[in-house]
Amino acid sequence: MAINVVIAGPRGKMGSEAVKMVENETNFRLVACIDHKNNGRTLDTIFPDVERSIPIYDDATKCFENHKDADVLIELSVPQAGYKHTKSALEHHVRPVVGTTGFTEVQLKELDEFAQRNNMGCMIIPNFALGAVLMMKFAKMAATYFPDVDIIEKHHDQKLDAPSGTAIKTAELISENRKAKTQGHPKEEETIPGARGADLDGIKLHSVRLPGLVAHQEVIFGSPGQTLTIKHDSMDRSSFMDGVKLCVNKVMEVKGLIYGLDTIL
Ligand SMILES: NC(=O)C1=CN([C@@H]2O[C@H](COP(=O)(O)OP(=O)(O)OC[C@H]3O[C@@H](n4cnc5c(N)ncnc54)[C@H](OP(=O)(O)O)[C@@H]3O)[C@@H](O)[C@H]2O)C=CC1
Ligand SMILES: O=C(O)C1=N[C@H](C(=O)O)C[C@H](O)C1
Repeated sequence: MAINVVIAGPRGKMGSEAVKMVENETNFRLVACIDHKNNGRTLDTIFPDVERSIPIYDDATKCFENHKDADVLIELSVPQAGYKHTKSALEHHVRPVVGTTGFTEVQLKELDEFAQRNNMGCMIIPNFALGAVLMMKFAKMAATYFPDVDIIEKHHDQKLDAPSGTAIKTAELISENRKAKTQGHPKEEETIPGARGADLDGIKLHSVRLPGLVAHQEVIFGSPGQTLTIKHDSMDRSSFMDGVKLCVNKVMEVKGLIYGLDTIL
């Protein structure tokens, strides 16, 4: 049986890739989209290659009430709206696969509780690229031996959130294996605030935003006489689509919140 999919943010850089992916997958069926600017239009008026009339809603609740057959929401819009779409999906028994980053800790906790209470699958995936997931796993492994580590993430200059969801998730995974320590000189001072980056559990996160970049991250470990760099680059957003596909299938089977692809790979 086909999995009926709703996409939020279909005109975006990721959303438009997801529309192509879902349309090309024989066991997925795109049933509706959520887009704050195109209520009442159909997707073919935006993407002429889409042959069927797929309705667009500006409101997630309206969308899910009109599409009781929807199984999965692929959420790829912006943090505030994305959170509302995700909550509304869960309220309507639609399983969310969320790529949107920038949710607060409180929002993540609330979605987790909601998904558990309703015994429903919900996947929040900071990075769908399989190479990025491996980078995170390798960084977690290395942290057992190298407690000194900085993370440099580099993205296109249209990105809304900093640090990236990937950098946050990487630091969280590293923290699971890293012996707690304060890095750098105990007396170091920032002469310009922010010079040493953001701090997550004592790990420094540095965010670069430049036109020309897509999505890149380096995790640099240091110890006397050596450094180890684990690096991943997404040169194209097609790199994320295998992960999205995997999650749409997987979210149909799991219960409760899954945060990050590392837990299921
Ligand atoms: N998990 C992963 O692997 C990846 C995650 N991301 C994340 O995915 C999200 C989208 O990224 P990207 O595609 O690059 O961003 P874009 O800005 O290209 O796309 C976002 C889209 O969402 C639309 N949008 C804005 N507000 C709403 C709303 N209220 N309802 C519906 N749609 C809305 C925007 O429309 P308009 O511009 O007209 O306002 C735009 O079309 C980001 O949070 C990003 O961090 C990105 C890449 C990979
Ligand atoms: O906004 C992006 O582009 C990306 N966002 C995600 C993040 O915040 O980690 C994933 C990837 O890095 C691309």
